Amino acid sequence: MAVFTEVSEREAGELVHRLQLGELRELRGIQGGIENTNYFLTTEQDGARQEYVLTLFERLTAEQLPFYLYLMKHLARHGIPVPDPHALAGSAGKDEEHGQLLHRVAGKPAAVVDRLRGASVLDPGPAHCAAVGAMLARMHLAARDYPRHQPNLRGLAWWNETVPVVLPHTTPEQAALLRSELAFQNHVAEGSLYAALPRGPVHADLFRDNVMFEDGRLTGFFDFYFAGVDTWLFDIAVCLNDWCVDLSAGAHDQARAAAFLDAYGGVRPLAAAERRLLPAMLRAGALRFWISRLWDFHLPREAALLQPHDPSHFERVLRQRVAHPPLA
Ligand SMILES: Nc1ncnc2c1ncn2[C@@H]1O[C@H](COP(=O)(O)OP(=O)(O)OP(=O)(O)O)[C@@H](O)[C@H]1O
Ligand SMILES: N[C@@H](CCO)C(=O)O
Repeated sequence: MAVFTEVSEREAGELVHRLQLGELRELRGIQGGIENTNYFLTTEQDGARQEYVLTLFERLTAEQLPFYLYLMKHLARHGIPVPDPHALAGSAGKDEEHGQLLHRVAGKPAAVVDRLRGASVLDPGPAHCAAVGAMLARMHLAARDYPRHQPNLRGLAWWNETVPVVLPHTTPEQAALLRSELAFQNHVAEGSLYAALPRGPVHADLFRDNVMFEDGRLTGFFDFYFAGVDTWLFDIAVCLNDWCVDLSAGAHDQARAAAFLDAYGGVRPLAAAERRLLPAMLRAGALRFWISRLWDFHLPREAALLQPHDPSHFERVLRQRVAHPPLA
């Protein structure tokens, strides 16, 4: 369980009151996740039980967080199934149109959002991939008029900063691949095709474990805390690299990838520049998570029970993407 910061029932109960969500009935630390402290909250109001998620942000600052929380609010208002963050009672119209969504618990910035129904599907088939692809395209379009701006904080600048930090923990072969791939991605990002890519707010971490399904239907996207303004193609590549690969070998799964891309394109057809750069962006998506997993693995933080992800998986995905680029 990634509980970095313990929250008492008293503190959680006080917040629940301030948000006018009823009486706290249960507070449970959540297993899984490596970034933030998460608890399920059960409250009771007018005889009905409701479920929420309390997140304490361990790395993100109070300056960075409004971008994510108001993005979730914006998407929820536009009919995209995402956890709706709760505002302090009476705060709407004061600082913010939608009220104050960022709170403070146990000395950390915190938010309370709706709990999505369902569970993650960890062995998806083409139909799941199609549902994610179509909803991702709807999400991109719905976020176009979101007024706040924040870059993808795990984008190219962070890769350039972090590769030198993780290099001492890698073999010579891995170091050579990290260096050459980073040079390739810096080169791609300077080109005119890259400049032509459509962009906007993206999720940037939409893995199998960040989507819920119930009875085969997609019930929501969550964990927006790596979102940022970046190319839509980067979001597509991150999804293809997780939803549409074989997890043991890291190899591309054509049936799932086709289902994902057809469904995405049915809502928003890809631009010519996106088609051309998809192979390079698949490599970028693999590099991003290889770097962050190396970083999490070799420079870990304290947690009550932390399950770091295996970095070598994304080394395999990257090697596959370099050796077998899909047809543009
Ligand atoms: N809004 C939500 N509705 C339902 N379940 C949720 C919600 N938010 C989080 N969870 C549950 O909590 C678990 C951990 O949350 P999450 O994946 O956001 O962790 P994290 O540490 O913030 O992020 P990361 O996935 O980047 O490590 C999820 O796998 C999911 O089971
Ligand atoms: N989805 C990420 C964890 C959060 O960054 C990974 O699997 O490495």
